[in-house]
Amino acid sequence: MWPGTWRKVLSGLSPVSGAAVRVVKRLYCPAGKRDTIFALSSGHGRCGVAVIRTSGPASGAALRSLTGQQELPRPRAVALRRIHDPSSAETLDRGLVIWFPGPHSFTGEDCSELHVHGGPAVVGGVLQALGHLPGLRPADPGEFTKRAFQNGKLGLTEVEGLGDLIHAETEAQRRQALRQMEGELGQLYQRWSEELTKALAHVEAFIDFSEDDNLEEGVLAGVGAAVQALEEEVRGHLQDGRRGERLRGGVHVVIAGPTNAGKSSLLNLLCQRPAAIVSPVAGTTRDVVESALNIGGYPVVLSDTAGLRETQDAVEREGVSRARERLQRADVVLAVLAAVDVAPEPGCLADALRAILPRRAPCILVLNKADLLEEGCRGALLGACGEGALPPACLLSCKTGEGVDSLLSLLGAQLEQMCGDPLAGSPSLTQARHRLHLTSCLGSLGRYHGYKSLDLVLAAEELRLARRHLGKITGRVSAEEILDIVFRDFCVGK
Ligand SMILES: Nc1nc2c(ncn2[C@@H]2O[C@H](COP(=O)(O)OP(=O)(O)OP(=O)(O)O)[C@@H](O)[C@H]2O)c(=O)[nH]1
Ligand SMILES: [K+]
Ligand SMILES: [Mg+2]
Repeated sequence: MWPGTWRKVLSGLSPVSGAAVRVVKRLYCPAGKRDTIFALSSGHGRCGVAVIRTSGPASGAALRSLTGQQELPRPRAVALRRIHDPSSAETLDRGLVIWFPGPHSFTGEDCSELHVHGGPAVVGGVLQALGHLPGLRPADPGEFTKRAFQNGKLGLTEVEGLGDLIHAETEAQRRQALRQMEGELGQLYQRWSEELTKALAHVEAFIDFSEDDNLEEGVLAGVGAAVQALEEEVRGHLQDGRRGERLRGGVHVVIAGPTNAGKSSLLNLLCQRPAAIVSPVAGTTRDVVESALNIGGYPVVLSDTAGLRETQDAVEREGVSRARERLQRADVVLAVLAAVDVAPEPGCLADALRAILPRRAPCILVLNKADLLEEGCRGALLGACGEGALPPACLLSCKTGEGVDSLLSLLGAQLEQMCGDPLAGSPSLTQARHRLHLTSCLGSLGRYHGYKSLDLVLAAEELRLARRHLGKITGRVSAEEILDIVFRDFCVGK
């Protein structure tokens, strides 16, 4: 229990910062006994209803104090209550309260929820009242989820899925995040981990008992085959064109081409606002101008870049070098040419394209300013685009809007191919962190084969290491630094 003394001591040291109070409360908290945390879990700012949550052993007492009723509501049922500030007995609001006794709660601890009116004064009053109760302190970012993880309610990949779900901005991102939160990715890694455990058990049995005759023939051959199958599965999972990571972080689409082709006009057309300066002066754009878009449910980070040309102007040269650097990292390039400037010959188009593309990046050829083309040229130009090994192309006019639909459908098809359907097939890995540990896991599996005929003990150790790398993804291997990386991105109240 909290003696009232620490508060008395602190109240003599005015003004007391929230951080100081928190530090003292932490220091005072006896080892193994958890404080109860609280936070506004709905968004900040004026809203219809705000949800305030608590989690920890003092949740029930806090609910009793704030509602002024000894009896707690029925578990997990909504009850209408007056909510008071226990220190002044003033009514703060009338709202809905829910009591979630542990372990059947989000965090696994005793939890409560207060659904109050979303005005800043009401929310501020309730938070202040909670802060005055013994044993309660404001939650750190991600702390509710961290407790859920620590109490075995969620695996680490589920936690990451939950974080992604909160940040999801497009449908495809939401589908992928929900799938991960519901545990499919974690289950896949868990299955691999169990296969490794089995293989390891067999190798250890062989080490210990191979002298005895009662060990089955071919134990090691079986392990070798199992390890090889697992290697293939992990390798296939890694060779997914980074689809899950792309979908999570957004596909980088870069608009590039010679000066005055209409690149900035295209950016503005696609993001439907004047994000970049458009002018008839060649060399207008220098900095990379970015805009986030949702195209057909897929998240896109669209960048406009400086027109590619030789120049004496030092500032423009820097712009061109930034454009080239951005092109190197592009997932998809929209190569923009002014249709009137390119002759309808595949050779000419291919040369113009080579001047833009640094490598064989996925590309869509955009022939802009179609409104300036004479009727007769269109067919010839499009015909030329269909020949040779040119990327898919479309005619466009940023001025009239002609051709936007066909550009969007070409781009949509490209995005779908890159990100895939997040609900189809086996779940994708979504984070660089997963890739890192899976690559290390694969390295250990490879070394197992190397060691198995030389030193079985070392070979077994590699299997143990491989399993450990998988454990780092699912959180079965607990290491504070992994937790910190995962929970860092969470908001307060989650
Ligand atoms: N007729 C016509 N003019 C266009 C079209 N698209 C762009 N323009 C004009 O072409 C000029 C250059 O457009 P920008 O969008 O600034 O071209 P840019 O490729 O970004 O140019 P830099 O940034 O200088 O490399 C402007 O005067 C635009 O109004 C189009 O489809 N038709
Ligand atoms: K321009
Ligand atoms: Mg521009």
